[in-house]
Amino acid sequence: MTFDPHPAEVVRPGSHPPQLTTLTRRAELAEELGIDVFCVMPFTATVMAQPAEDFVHSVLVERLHAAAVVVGDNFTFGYRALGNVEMLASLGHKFGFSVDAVPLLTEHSVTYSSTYIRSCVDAGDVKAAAEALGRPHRVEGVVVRGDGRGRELGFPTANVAPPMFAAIPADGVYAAWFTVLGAGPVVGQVTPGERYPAAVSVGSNPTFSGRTRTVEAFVLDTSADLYGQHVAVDFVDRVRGMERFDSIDALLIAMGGDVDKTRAILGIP
Ligand SMILES: Cc1cc2nc3c(=O)[nH]c(=O)nc-3n(C[C@H](O)[C@H](O)[C@H](O)COP(=O)(O)O)c2cc1C
Ligand SMILES: Nc1ncnc2c1ncn2[C@@H]1O[C@H](COP(=O)(O)OP(=O)(O)O)[C@@H](O)[C@H]1O
Repeated sequence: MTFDPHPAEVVRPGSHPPQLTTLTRRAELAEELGIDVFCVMPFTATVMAQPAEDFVHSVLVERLHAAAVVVGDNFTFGYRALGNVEMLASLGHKFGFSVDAVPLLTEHSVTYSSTYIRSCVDAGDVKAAAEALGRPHRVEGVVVRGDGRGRELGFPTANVAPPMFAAIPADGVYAAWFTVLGAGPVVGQVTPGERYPAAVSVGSNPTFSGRTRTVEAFVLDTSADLYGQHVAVDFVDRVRGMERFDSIDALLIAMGGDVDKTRAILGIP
């Protein structure tokens, strides 16, 4: 079961916690784990004001007839987040469901949590984010038109427009996997569902005094019309920071180096 929108969005309106996964992606990941039913609980002002005991009774007992409830051991819920694992366990005793509190994973003395992963993504440390997630951090979106400059430079880049409040890595250049989601069709050498290596730029193209921040993927060794496609960028590692170059030649040399480093990181010839 998951909440939508993010409870923080309702508890502190305007706080916009960067979103690590879209709802659809969360459902896909649950399916990959072998979960048959994925419940989305709308998180409203009414739910926010509901005391923890009422939530357990109305949602877990009356609606879901829960037999076993599994949560992270730092789980809190209900009005003012006063409900915790202890309370859940005692209510479970009363209503007849078991409670399994799973300890959070700790590696290299860091406890993995969505707050920690958001801070990694925000700092551009997508490698640490991937380690904590157990998969690369994904940014999804539709490919939109940019300034039409990439092709002239010899590096066409698919400009990905992510959903509002998506967690975007810090400005910089990254090695990533690029996938066209959905069935396509795609005109060109890209097959939907297959992943392709990509050198990805996040930033406002300071060399060209750009204003808007974009996520742009140069997909290696291929050519396709990607406009309008719904795509995913899986961030594997950071290559370098975003730079303002004095000449286009200097930018092109740097991009060539980025492509070489991307190949090395992704382990492709
Ligand atoms: C691997 C890679 C590295 C890039 N590095 C920089 C950079 O350091 N500075 C910069 O101003 N733009 C950088 N860019 C962005 C290019 O300026 C941008 O792709 C180009 O202006 C094309 O923009 P368009 O897609 O809007 O036509 C990079 C792009 C790629 C693909
Ligand atoms: N290898 C490739 N990687 C990324 N985009 C490509 C590639 N080959 C062709 N394209 C197409 O070129 C477009 C990007 O070209 P570009 O000149 O940068 O235009 P724009 O500024 O509109 O993004 C992409 O949206 C895609 O349709």
